[in-house]
Amino acid sequence: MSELATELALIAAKRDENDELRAKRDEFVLDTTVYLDGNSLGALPKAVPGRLADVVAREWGELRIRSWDESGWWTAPERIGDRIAPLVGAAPGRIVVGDSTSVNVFKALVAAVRLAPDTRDEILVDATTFPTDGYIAESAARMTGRTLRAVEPGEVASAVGPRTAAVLVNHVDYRSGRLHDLPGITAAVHAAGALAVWDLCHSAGALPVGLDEHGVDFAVGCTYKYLNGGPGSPAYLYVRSEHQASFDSPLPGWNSHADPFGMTPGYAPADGALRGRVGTPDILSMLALEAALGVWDGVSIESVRAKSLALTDFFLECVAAYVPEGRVTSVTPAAHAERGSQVALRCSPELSASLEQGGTPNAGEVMRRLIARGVVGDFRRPDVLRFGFTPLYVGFADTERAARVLAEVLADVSG
Ligand SMILES: Cc1ncc(COP(=O)(O)O)c(C=O)c1O
Ligand SMILES: Nc1c(O)cccc1C(=O)C[C@H](N)C(=O)O
Repeated sequence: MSELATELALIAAKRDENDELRAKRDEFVLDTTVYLDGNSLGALPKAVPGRLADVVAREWGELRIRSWDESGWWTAPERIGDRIAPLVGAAPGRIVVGDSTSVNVFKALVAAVRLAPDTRDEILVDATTFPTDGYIAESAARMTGRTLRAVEPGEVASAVGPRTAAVLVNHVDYRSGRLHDLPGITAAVHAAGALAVWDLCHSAGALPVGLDEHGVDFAVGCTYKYLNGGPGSPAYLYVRSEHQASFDSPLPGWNSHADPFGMTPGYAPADGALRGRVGTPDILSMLALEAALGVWDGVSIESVRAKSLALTDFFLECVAAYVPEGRVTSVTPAAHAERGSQVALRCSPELSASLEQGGTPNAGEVMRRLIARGVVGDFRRPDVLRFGFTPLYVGFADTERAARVLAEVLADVSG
């Protein structure tokens, strides 16, 4: 190791020693890999396999149908919603778990538009959005007879106006890791008389959100990233308390009926956020998520945020120290107020040229080599390397190693 690397490794070791979340890592199944892809699929909490085995063998295998009541299956969507609530600043009764984020974007956006007067004939959508939100917003606009206008999140405050029914924004940009101003944008949307719908996929479990505090109207998010619920774990829907009585879901299934077992032909909605339920919940995934949420016991989201910022700062510092200038450029804002929990590095065009192998995208090749050397991030076309930092199980030594291996890989590929 170079002198510089020895120095940075010592700093990392000291920070790991002083890390109040350090013991949390032992609650996950991990190996020697530096896992920086928890912003796509969180690592497996150790409590999950045993709990799932019990759900399958005893609750399903032995109790069978009785488990809907006796094992609490029927009420799992609301119960697990209440478990997620403190992590996103919501009181109990405001969140229901189920379906995918995509489906919940549809429910939330259509419900928001239905709460707005007919004279408000446009929907604004984040121009940098994760694609599914954009596709669904386009369909929601067609269904509700509104026009859709894409605007940069930073422009929402000036774009929103008397014609706007609802605005759909991502809290953290999936590609750049930019954190958008949820309090400020929500306030601007409200000042214009419109409703704000937020996608929390890349913020929930990584930083404080403050849904109730900031008066967010609807919010959705997935649970397989920083909440570690597992592949395809169910998403959630938040409904502000003031809207619960008038919340008109575009997907009124029997699970959100006031009397589901009445099996009546007419629909009468249940009270509260559980009106966001649709059909039979995905119990195995849902109960895996519930077990996974146990890792949050005794953890404050503020301490997670503090560590997340310290990790991403340290990663940027190590990259600056190890990687010759110009090879990569961070597209993640340096300002803490504008940074989520990931660092996205754009590979230089020169590197692109040197790695152009039969059309293989260069940054993709860099990421393949990183993964082969035990540093797992991901790649987003055309040239972005994404590194997600999950404070519950990523440490400072991992962070230093990731930057060092990145520099080695970049040196190899640049010749
Ligand atoms: C910001 C954002 N919204 C929505 C989604 C899509 O969620 P799902 O595929 O679970 O519907 C993702 C990730 O896949 C995402 O990152
Ligand atoms: N949901 C995913 C999947 O089913 C396969 C691969 C990746 C994902 C993701 O979550 C992608 C992620 N939302 C992103 O920010 O790019």
